[in-house]
Amino acid sequence: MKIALLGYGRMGQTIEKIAISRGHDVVLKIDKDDKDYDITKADVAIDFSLPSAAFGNITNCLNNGVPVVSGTTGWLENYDKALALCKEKKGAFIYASNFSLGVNIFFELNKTLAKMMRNLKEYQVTMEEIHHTKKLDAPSGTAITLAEGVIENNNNYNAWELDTTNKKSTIPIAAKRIEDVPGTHSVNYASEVDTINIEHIAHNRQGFALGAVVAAEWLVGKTGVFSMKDVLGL
Ligand SMILES: NC(=O)C1=CN([C@@H]2O[C@H](COP(=O)(O)OP(=O)(O)OC[C@H]3O[C@@H](n4cnc5c(N)ncnc54)[C@H](OP(=O)(O)O)[C@@H]3O)[C@@H](O)[C@H]2O)C=CC1
Ligand SMILES: O=C(O)C1=N[C@H](C(=O)O)C[C@H](O)C1
Repeated sequence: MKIALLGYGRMGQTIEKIAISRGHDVVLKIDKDDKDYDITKADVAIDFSLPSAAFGNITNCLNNGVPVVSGTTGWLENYDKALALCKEKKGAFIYASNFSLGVNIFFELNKTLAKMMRNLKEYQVTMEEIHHTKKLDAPSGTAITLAEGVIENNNNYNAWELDTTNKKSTIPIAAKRIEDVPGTHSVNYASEVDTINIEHIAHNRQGFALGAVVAAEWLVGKTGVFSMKDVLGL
């Protein structure tokens, strides 16, 4: 497969190594200053760029009939527009706040736990995410997906907020920035007597990158908007 990498930073470079090891060719490596490139050289594009750049990159792919996988976080105010364009152009698109197999299992565990806690009003949920100091967005896309998973499955909660909140129905998400941490997420239900805690710790970026390449392999030849749940059959 011929792959375009839209964003050749920490993730783009990790994805390149995994893509090559799986027999693919990386035909484009695009960063901020690369403007006049021909995206149709690629069979599929993988976007891990910046919150400010992702929607433009996705639009360019869909307008040119190139299937696109995006892992960039912090651009979701434009997500519905990307879906509409994908439908209009009969294109193929996958966004995931986290492409790792482990986190996608953790997402399902989080939903199941949220359902189990529905009637236990003595517990209050909080979330924490820890990432490296170069991360631009907070809270992380993964933490937002986790909060949405709780809201959809537990009617004691209807919103999330960064840092703290004084509303019982709002999930507070603490975002910590510590040098070199690839990504740690925890969901905690605390009562007066105990705490239930589930946690996912990424040891490096390999899991995110492998998931993105597997998603790109899966997407080529399909039409529609998909999620990692579709790719992994969870
Ligand atoms: N979904 C998931 O599984 C994961 C998602 N992420 C997300 O992926 C994104 C990238 O993360 P990371 O690789 O660590 O970040 P980096 O900052 O290392 O890389 C981003 C790259 O995008 C480039 N860029 C800037 N403008 C454009 C543009 N218009 N088109 C294409 N590329 C551009 C930057 O180039 P320059 O340096 O020249 O500005 C930089 O090389 C973040 O949003 C992060 O949250 C990260 C890990 C996993
Ligand atoms: O910026 C990162 O590094 C990461 N971003 C994603 C997010 O915002 O959830 C996924 C992962 O945690 C790493």
